[in-house]
Amino acid sequence: MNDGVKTGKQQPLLEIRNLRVELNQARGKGRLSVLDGVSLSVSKGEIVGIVGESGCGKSVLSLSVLGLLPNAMQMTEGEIWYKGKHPLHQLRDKELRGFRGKELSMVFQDPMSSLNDGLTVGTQVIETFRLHLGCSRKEAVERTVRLFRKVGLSRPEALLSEYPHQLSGGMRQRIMIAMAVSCNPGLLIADEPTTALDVTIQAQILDLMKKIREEDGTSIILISHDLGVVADMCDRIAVMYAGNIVEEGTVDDIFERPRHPYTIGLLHSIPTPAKKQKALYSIPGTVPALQDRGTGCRFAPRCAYATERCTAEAPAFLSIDEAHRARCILAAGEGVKADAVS
Ligand SMILES: Nc1ncnc2c1ncn2[C@@H]1O[C@H](COP(=O)(O)OP(=O)(O)OP(=O)(O)O)[C@@H](O)[C@H]1O
Repeated sequence: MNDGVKTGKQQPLLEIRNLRVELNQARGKGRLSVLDGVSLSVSKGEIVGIVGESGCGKSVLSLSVLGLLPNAMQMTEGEIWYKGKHPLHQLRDKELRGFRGKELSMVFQDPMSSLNDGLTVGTQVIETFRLHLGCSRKEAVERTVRLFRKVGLSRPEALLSEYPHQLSGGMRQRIMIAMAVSCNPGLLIADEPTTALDVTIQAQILDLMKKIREEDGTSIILISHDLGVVADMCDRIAVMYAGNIVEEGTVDDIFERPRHPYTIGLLHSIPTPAKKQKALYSIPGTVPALQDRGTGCRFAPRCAYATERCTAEAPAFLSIDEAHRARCILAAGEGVKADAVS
């Protein structure tokens, strides 16, 4: 587990406050809440993991930061501050475009969604430098070769004239990371960056992201289904469920002292060699659809500990200690016993 950057009291690099995002339904059927009052901060040089099952809102949260929400969605409440002085929630498209690539960057699961297969990788990275830094072609080529070397690509000069489809998945992911960090962004958002890669290449790409944080002080939001990956990479973890953060803490808080039954369920679902002989645990039920979220605790229908109170009222986000919070009425006091869920 990572004991790298400590969470301090300094001005966060990114601060999301009470963010609400809604989806406009077709044919004037009204709006559905997608994110429901999400608050999260990221300090300089910190790696924050966001975990949760499919459909919990992890991608919508990161797209909100980048100002890239789908047309049918809009922020209806909340604020997103960058370096304490840039209100990203208020910036116009043109201003946000200036931030993207330069200050805020994103790496996706599928490199081909960001790379243009009709252009050589050299041209694509060189053009990024020219566009954002305004440098000459010669300087942009030199920077690209240096960057390719930095992200672990061998024979960088030859690579300049190759097309994405000529490269392996791992090499394409390195190129995409190279493009994302080319202008030294303050924040890199990586959405399932290694899911499509085999295990060895996965480890290399994760090591590359750690190196970028260490050498350049880049903050990283790492979205992942894989709790093993976030345990290894992150300083803090936010667990999302049905449009809310339901638990947040340091890696040790989440893995050693989890308080929310959902987090505990996710931890029990991690495959380990010891569990090989047994059927793998999975949390019963599924994440509710946007229209089925109800008024009480959204996890209550799947929770072995739910009481009438849980279905009647939405739980507050309780502070357990300095960095550790959980959105569960049982999180106070002793909380749920982590071994009780399996
Ligand atoms: N373009 C869209 N139009 C309509 N609904 C959407 C759109 N994108 C996402 N949603 C809905 O918003 C909710 C949150 O989706 P989101 O993609 O953020 O989840 P996620 O946690 O990132 O899931 P995954 O791990 O599968 O990527 C889901 O209910 C999803 O169906």
